[in-house]
Amino acid sequence: MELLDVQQVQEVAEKIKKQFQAIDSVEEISIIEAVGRVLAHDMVSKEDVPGFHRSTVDGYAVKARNTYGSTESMPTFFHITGSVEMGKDVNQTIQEGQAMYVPTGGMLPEGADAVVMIEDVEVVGDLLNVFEQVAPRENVIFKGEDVYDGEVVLKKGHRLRPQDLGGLAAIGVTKVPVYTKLKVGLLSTGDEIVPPETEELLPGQIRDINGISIAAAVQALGGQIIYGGIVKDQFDQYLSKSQELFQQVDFLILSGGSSMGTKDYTSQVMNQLGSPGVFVHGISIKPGKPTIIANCNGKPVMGLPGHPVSAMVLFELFGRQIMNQLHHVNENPFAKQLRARISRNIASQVGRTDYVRVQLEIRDHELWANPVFGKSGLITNLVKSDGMIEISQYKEGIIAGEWVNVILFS
Ligand SMILES: Nc1nc2c(c(=O)[nH]1)N[C@H]1C(S)=C(S)[C@@H](COP(=O)(O)OP(=O)(O)OC[C@H]3O[C@@H](n4cnc5c(N)ncnc54)[C@H](O)[C@@H]3O)O[C@H]1N2
Ligand code: MOO
Repeated sequence: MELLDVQQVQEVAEKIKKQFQAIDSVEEISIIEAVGRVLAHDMVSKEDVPGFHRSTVDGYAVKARNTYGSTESMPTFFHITGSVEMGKDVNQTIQEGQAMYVPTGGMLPEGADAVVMIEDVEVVGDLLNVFEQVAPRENVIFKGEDVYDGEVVLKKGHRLRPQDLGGLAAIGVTKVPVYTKLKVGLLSTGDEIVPPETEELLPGQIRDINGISIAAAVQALGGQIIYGGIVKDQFDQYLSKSQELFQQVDFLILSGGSSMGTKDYTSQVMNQLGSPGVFVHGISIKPGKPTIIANCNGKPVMGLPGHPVSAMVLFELFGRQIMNQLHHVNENPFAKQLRARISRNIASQVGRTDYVRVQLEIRDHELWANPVFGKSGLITNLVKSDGMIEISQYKEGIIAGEWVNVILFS
């Protein structure tokens, strides 16, 4: 009898860290198509943003100290010396007791250090009554306040989000160096698996779920998926199809055939793809215990369990780690987590790490995580979930009402 030699989650993560090198291939692309891509260099601003002091309101630019003591009943008087035009330079300087009209976003004249909102003034010809005092810097964005000349705006390894691209546009960077998309191969195995477009299923057949869900998870992380289709539980066909795909990709994922059944060939196939071969076969985790990870001539190959929930959870935990590692990604794991209270007791086994799917709900102004229990063969358990929680290997479970970290599904 063959048995799995299970390893702890942390041990597996450490081993992955040591096994695989990041890939250095870089290309330059337009910021318009760069969302989700990973920066290959630090991005440094060559200028101040904004390049001039700007008003944040429609109002009058003044010296703040001239407004001190102004109230509704005791306004201060100013002389209006002109208006600032949007997008134009201002040639005047504000002297003591002077004010200039400035629209929102307009340039602050020299000598002014604050803007009084138009709601707080009354204009009488070229005289201005100010009813509210302002502090220096009030209602103004100062030159270089957003970004200063020489500032590192984004760091190498950062995955670009829409706001980051806005930040690059602000400093005039329209082309960015990014790591070339990782090529990730995916193969589904199983005599019973048929393409999702199969209209009428024959007895015993099921549609390929992992070929779609894992491909989408790879793409969501910025990878380019090369889908090899479905192979039968037949060793030679499985091996030759895997070898063909392996040559074309940076990371190969095989779905199914990971446990110890008579037709579970995945670990044998992996050991034929390169050396040193399989270094994880079995993780002390639920779901996903029979997961396999191999290093085949320096290239990662992952064997995901066939059950669709297990496949997605294990991809989220270790497929993501492998992709981020190959792709130089610096990810803040806490950006994907939030705290909630668990609504039910959940028992767990000491020595095993459990991942329980949860649905989030606001109750009495607090965020609650409701466990979505169910077998790992049921994809809709994941469809109904917003994220998952981890129950550490050291715990016998969690008690209703406890605060937990929810890892959000993206
Ligand atoms: N005797 C034992 N049997 C099993 C064990 C065990 O320890 N001892 N582990 C169980 C666990 S846990 C899991 S998870 C599965 C892992 O199975 P495999 O990775 O070997 O995958 P298959 O046997 O090929 O399939 C399992 C299950 O998943 C369905 N499947 C497979 N691929 C897909 C796909 N692309 N889309 C949708 N569904 C898929 C398949 O039809 C099976 O129902 O093993 C347990 N057994
Ligand atoms: O771990 Mo399996 O992944 O329970 O279904």
